[in-house]
Amino acid sequence: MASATQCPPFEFSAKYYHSENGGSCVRQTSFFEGKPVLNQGVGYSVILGFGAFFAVFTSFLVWLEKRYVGSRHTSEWFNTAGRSVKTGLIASVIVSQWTWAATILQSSNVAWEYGVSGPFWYASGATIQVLLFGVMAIEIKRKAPHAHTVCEIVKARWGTAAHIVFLFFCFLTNIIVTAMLLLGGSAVVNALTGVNIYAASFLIPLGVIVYTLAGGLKATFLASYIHSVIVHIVLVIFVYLVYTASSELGSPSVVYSRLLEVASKSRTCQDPISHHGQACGPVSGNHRGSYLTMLSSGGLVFGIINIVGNFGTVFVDNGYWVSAIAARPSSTHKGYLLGGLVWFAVPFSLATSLGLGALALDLPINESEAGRGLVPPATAVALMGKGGSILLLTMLFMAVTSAGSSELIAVSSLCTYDIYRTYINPNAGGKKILKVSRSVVLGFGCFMGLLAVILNKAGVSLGWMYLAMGVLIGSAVLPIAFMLLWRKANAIGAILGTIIGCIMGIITWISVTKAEYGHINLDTTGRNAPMLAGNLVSILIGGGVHGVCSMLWPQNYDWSSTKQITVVEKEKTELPAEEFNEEKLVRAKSWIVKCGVGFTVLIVILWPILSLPAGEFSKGYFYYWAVIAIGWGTIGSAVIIVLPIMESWETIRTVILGMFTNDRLMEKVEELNHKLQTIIQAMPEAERLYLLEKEKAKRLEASEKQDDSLPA
Ligand SMILES: NC(N)=O
Repeated sequence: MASATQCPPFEFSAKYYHSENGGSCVRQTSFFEGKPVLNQGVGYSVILGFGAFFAVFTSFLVWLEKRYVGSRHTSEWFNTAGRSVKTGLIASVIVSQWTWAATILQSSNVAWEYGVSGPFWYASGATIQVLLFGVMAIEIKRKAPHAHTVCEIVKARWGTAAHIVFLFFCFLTNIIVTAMLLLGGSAVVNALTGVNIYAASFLIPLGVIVYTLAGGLKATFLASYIHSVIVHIVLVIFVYLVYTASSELGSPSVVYSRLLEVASKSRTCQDPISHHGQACGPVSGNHRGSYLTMLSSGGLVFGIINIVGNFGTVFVDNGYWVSAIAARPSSTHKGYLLGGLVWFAVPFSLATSLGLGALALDLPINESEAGRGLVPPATAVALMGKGGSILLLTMLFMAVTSAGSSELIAVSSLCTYDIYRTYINPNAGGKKILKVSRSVVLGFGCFMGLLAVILNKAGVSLGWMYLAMGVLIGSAVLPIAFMLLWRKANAIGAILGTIIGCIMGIITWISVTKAEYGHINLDTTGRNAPMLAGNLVSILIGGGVHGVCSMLWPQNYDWSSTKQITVVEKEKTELPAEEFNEEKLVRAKSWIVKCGVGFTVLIVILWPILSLPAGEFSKGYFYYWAVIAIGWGTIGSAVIIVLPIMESWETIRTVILGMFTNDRLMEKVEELNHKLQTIIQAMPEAERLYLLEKEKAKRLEASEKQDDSLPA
C-alpha cells in the first residue's frame, strides 16, 4: 500500500499526478480537462451516420414486411403494431425502451459515489417497476382491449377532468425522460468528440424522427431489437474487459485490492493532492468508509429515491402502455417479466464494471463530470483509449435513439387519440389519424432538441433530473395503478391525489432544502435528503388521498366503458380467439402477480438483507459478486439476442424465401426472355412458327371445351 505522502500516491495512477515546483503533489483537476478524445468528425459521423443508417434500415424492414408478410400500413398498425408482437420482441423492446442514457451513465455515477451498493440499488430499484407493470399489461388486455393509450382508459373510466389531469402528467413524464436522454447523450458526445453540446442536442433526435416517421411503432420495435443487440454486445465487452482481459485491472481480485487502497484511511486527500469533489479516501456514510459494502446510507437513500422515481417513469409513461397494447395477449406479461430480468444486467453488470473500474483506476473524475454522466466514458477511455470511447459512444447512441423513439411514439399517440380524436375530430378516419400521428412525431422531435438546449443552458444535469423525476410525477403512480386494479377507485380521488401529491412533494423538497442548507439552488436541491423527502411525499400523498376518497365514495366500476373504446380501422385479427380467452388471461394474471411480487421481494428485500452480514466484503465475497455481474450480463445478453430471432423464425424465413425465391425467379425469367429475343433476332422464322403453334393450341383447347359441354 502507498504511503500517505508519496507522490504519486499509487503507481497505477501516476499519470494523473505531477509534482510542482515546491515539491507539492498535484492531482489532475478533472479527467477530461475539456480535451476531447476523438475528433469532431467522429462525433458527427456517429450522430448523423447512425441516424441515417437506421432511418434507411428500418424503412427497408418495414417495406420487406409489407411486401412479403402482407402487413397493411393503417393508422392502427402505425400506433399499435397490430397488437400481436411476441414475447421475445416485447422483452427486447422493453429493454431498449428502459435503457436510457442514465442507465449507462448515472448507474456508474452511483457506483463511483457509493461503491458496490450503487449499481445494485440502481438496477433493483428500477427493475421491479417493469416486473410489476406486467400485471397492468395483462389487465389492459382484459379490461380495455381496444385502447391505444393510457389516457383513453382514464377518460373512459373517470371522465374529462381526470383525462386532462393525467394527460398533463403523462406529457410531463415524456418531457422529463426525453430531457434526460438528450442531456446525457449531448454531454457524452461533447466530452468525447468536442461536438458542440447544442448542436448535439439538436442533431441526435434527427435520425430518430426519420425512422419513427417511416414506420411507426413496428419500425421502432424492429430498430429496438438491433439497438438492444448492440448495447448488449458492448456491455459484455466492457464487463469482460474489466474483470478478465484488461492489463490494468483484469480480475476481481485486482479490482478488490485497488478499491481497498483508494478508500484507505491513511490516504492524504487535501488540496492539491486531491481536489474537492474527487473520489479520495474513505466514503462518508459507508461501513468502514469502504466501497465494498452494502451498508451504505447514501446507497440506500439513492435506492429509495430510485424506486419512487422509476415507478413514475414506467406507470405514467404512455410508452409502456403502448408496448403492452402492441403485445399479443399471451405474450404481454411474459415479455415484461423477461424484459425486466434482462434489463437488470444493464445497470448492474455495466456499473459494477465501469463505475467500480473508475475508482479502481483512481481516475481524477470530478463531481461535475460525474453529475454529467462522464464516469463510464472516463473508464472506457482509460482502459481502451479511442476504441473504448467509440464503443461507449455507440452504446450510448443506441440507448438514446431507441428510448427516444419510444417517447416520440408515446407522445404522438397521446396527441392523436387523446387530443385530436377525442376533442377535435372524433370521426377522423385512418388517413387523418396517420397524418396527425406523423406530424406530432416531427413536432415533438424538434421540441426535444429545443428542450435539451434550454436545460443545458440552465445548467441542469442528468443526475439532478434523475433524482427529481419522482417528486414531479410520483403522485400519479398509485391512481393510475388503481384505475385498472381497483373497482372502488373514484375520479375525484384520482384528480385530488395526483395534484395534491405533486404540490406537497415540491413544497417538501424545497422546504427540506431550505432547512438543511439555508439556500435553494440546483446544487442544494439536488442533494439526497430533500430529494428523498420530496419523492416519498409525492408518491404516498398521491396514493393516500386517492385511497381515502375512494373508500369514502367508492365508484363500484365494472370496466364496461373501457371495454367500449373503439379502434379506428376494423381489421381482421390474425390472432386465434383462444388468445382472448378470459380464463387464460386470469391465469396469466395470477402467474405474473406471483412472479412479479416474488422477484420484487427477492431483489429489493432478500438480496440486500442477506448481503448485510458480510459487512465489508471479503475478497471471496467480492469475487462471487463480480461473477454474478458477469453471469447475469452474459446470460441476459444471449437471451435478448437469440429469443426474438427464434420466435420470429417463420416470419424471417418467409421474408428471406420471398426475397430470394421471387428475385431468383425473376432473374431466370429475364434470362430466358433475353435468350428468346436473341434467337428470334437471329431466326425471324422462329417467331412465325411459335405464333402458329400458339394459335393451334388455342383452337385445340376451345374444341376440347366444346366436347366437354356436350351431354354424354
Ligand atoms: N430506466 C432507467 N431508470 O434507467
